[in-house]
Amino acid sequence: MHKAVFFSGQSEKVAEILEQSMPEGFCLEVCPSSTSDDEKIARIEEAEFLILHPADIDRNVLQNAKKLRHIQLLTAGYDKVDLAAARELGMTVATNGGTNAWAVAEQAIALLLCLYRRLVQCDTSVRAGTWRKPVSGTNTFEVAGKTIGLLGVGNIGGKVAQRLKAFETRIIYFDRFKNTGNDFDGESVSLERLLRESDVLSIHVPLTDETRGMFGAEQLAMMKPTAVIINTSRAEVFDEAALLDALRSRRIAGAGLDVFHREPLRADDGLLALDNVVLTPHTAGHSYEAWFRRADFAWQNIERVVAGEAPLSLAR
Ligand SMILES: O=CC(=O)O
Repeated sequence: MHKAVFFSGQSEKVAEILEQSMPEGFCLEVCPSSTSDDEKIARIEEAEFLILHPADIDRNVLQNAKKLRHIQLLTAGYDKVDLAAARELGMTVATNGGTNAWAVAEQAIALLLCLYRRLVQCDTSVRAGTWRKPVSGTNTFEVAGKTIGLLGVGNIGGKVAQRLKAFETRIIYFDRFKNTGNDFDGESVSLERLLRESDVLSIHVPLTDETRGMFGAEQLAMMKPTAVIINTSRAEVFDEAALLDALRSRRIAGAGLDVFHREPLRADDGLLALDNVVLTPHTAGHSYEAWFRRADFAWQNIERVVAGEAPLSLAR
């Protein structure tokens, strides 16, 4: 029997889905991710496989996991996993293989539509009995005809491109890895052109040493004043103060954000005072359907390791 442990910050339903799709020959222990390091160490002492959501684990825990062979993330991001420690200890680490890409792509587009159509203000005005105020009809916009700039066109960015094409848009993208697994109609451009030409800049890169702080005041200054930013990736791709300043001063028109430098967002965060942002609580990757895909992918990858094959979608 191969033992797997799931450190879960999710609902019991997620653990149930993982248990239901578990192949024969495995046993699964579920443990809250909020538990202490000592408790985590005790739980993974005998485990060969570790499944994580959220993807957050450090050296102190890993170095005590003597039998651990593979860490399977249910997330796309891997920025809070100590990859160097895992590598040194001979453990592989794999992401969710794009299994939540449908959910994230849909939420990126939902955030954009919400901003352009001012849906939050519309809902508030109906409930408050002010009818259309402050939505005037000249401060709502169409996606049609706009240039969509994608930073990253992997599993998620590619799906955003495919879907937004149907909105009669022009797609441009910048991707260092030219990882165009999804077939879509778009033009590869330099980072500078991406910033200068995009009406909508949507971020779909993992947080790595290369992408951290990629956009500061200098980059934001290159953008059109009518441009909006959609971020369902990681907040740290932006310099926090520079983004807040660009939004506050209307240097750019708005942002739809699912990710923040501090989560949960603090009650005094400057973003909360702005009316040109739509904010969601890091839920873009979540959907009922995606949990089943993630669970199936996780077990298939774990079975590959048992069979002596390399796992797919390694974090790099
Ligand atoms: O943030 C969510 C993920 O990385 O999947």
